[in-house]
Parts: sequence; C-alpha cells; structure tokens
Amino acid sequence: MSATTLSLSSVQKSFAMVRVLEAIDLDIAKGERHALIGPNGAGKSTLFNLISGAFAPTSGSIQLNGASVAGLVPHKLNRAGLGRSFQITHVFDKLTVRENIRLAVMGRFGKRWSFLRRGAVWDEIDRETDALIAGANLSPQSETNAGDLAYSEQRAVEICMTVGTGAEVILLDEPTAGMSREETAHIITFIRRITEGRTLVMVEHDMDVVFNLADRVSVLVNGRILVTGTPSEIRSDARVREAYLGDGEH
Ligand SMILES: Nc1ncnc2c1ncn2[C@@H]1O[C@H](COP(=O)(O)OP(=O)(O)OP(=O)(O)O)[C@@H](O)[C@H]1O
Repeated sequence: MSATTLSLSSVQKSFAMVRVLEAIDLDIAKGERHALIGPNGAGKSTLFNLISGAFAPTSGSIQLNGASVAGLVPHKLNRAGLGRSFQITHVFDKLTVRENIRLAVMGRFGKRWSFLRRGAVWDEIDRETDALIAGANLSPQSETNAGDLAYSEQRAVEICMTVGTGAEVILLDEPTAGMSREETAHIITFIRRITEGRTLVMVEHDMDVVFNLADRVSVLVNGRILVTGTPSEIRSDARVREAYLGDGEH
C-alpha cells in the first residue's frame, strides 16, 4: 500500500441543527480494504453517503487522488473513479446477468467510441464482461434473468457492475446483508478477488466479514472516529470493546 487515494479532513455533517458527524479525519491508501463499523446510529451510513456523493458535507474536505470531490454528484464521482454498490440491489431484473454487467462495462467505454474503432471496442467490452462473470462464478447463470437469481447472486452481479464501470475505489454498503453463512463465505472470497489492486471502502455489520476482508477498520461512535487500526488492533482495543463489540448487538 502506498499513496493515499481517499482523504477526509475535518469532515462534519449536520442535518438541520443536529450534528451527526464531527471532525472526521481519515486517509485510505491506494489498494487498501477499509471497513467502517460502529453501533447503530454511529454515523456509518452518513459517512458512506458523504464519500459516495449522496450528501455534501456541511464542512471539511474530501479528496480523491488529491482532487476535491466533496459534494460532487454521484455520476461525476463515478467519472473520477469511485463506484458504489447499494444495500438494496440495483440490478435490472428483466435483463440477463451478462446484459446487466455488459451495460456497466459499456458505460465506461461510451466516451471512447468511434465508428472506426467500434469492432475493437465491442471485443474489449465482451472480454471484460466475460472476465467479470467468470470471476464471480456466474458463468452458469450468465443467460439467466437477474430477477431470477438468488439474492447473493444478485449482489454479486451488482458488485460486478460496480467494478465494471472501471471504478478504482469501490464502495460497498453491507455487502453480506441478508445472506446465509454459506453465501457470505462465497461473497467474501469473491469481493477479495474482485477488489484486488483496487481500493475498497465498506460498511459492514458482520464482524467475521470485517475481520476477514479488511486491512484496516475505523470504528465510529457518536459521529466520531474512535479508532482506526488493523483488525487485530481493533479486536484488542479496550475502548472498542466497551463502545461497540461488548454491546451484544453485533
Ligand atoms: N437525513 C437525516 N436527517 C436527520 N437525521 C439523520 C438523517 N440521516 C441520519 N440521521 C441521524 O444521524 C445519526 C447517524 O445515522 P446513520 O444512519 O449514519 O448511522 P449508522 O451508524 O449507519 O446506523 P445503522 O447501523 O443503524 O445503520 C442517527 O442519529 C440518525 O438518526
């Protein structure tokens, strides 16, 4: 891991008069897998929504590769290299797995299309689509409508779509929510593989997933980052145990 990809400095967010996030400083390195955890209401979703452009911060700076992205609308953030997948799946039910993923990959090539280069571009789009499908172990379902897939498979399609847009930073909101143990194990392996060489930021409640997947973890409590560290540092931190892990909820 080397350069900082995502950098938040003195980020604050208020809704009306209520301050939900305070003094958030966070640097995420290129290639790092970073998890945001914390008790209910700590501000994880709000922070995630600030990073993904759903909300603008009330104050403070958010930089992606050194350029300010605070308050940029999601499609502009996407062009800047940041892709988000949602807690609720956003696949097109009536399109096949291949069509869904291909659409995401095509979007990335949109600006580079020209009449002469078209054939070569289509080949590249097909190659990338196939690679994503194979990487997600979705080849047997590639011609199945996404609406007919199991929930975990739909999430895998959605993650492929996020990666297919070419995003360098992948944001995942509770990628294992609603999954069985078996599905969770499968998706962890998939996420690890597909985010290889990219930066991952995720909100996740399942501690097994967090400790399995993340290089570093930030614990949010009452709108502030209590501590950022490696999974083993987080596990052994007395403040974390007290504020979060010991609360019996997660
Ligand atoms: N749009 C909003 N308007 C007003 N208050 C909000 C809004 N969104 C979130 N909040 C408040 O901000 C606080 C943090 O909420 P947030 O959803 O970010 O926490 P969280 O850590 O993601 O919680 P959970 O784990 O339950 O999803 C909560 O007190 C919540 O009520």
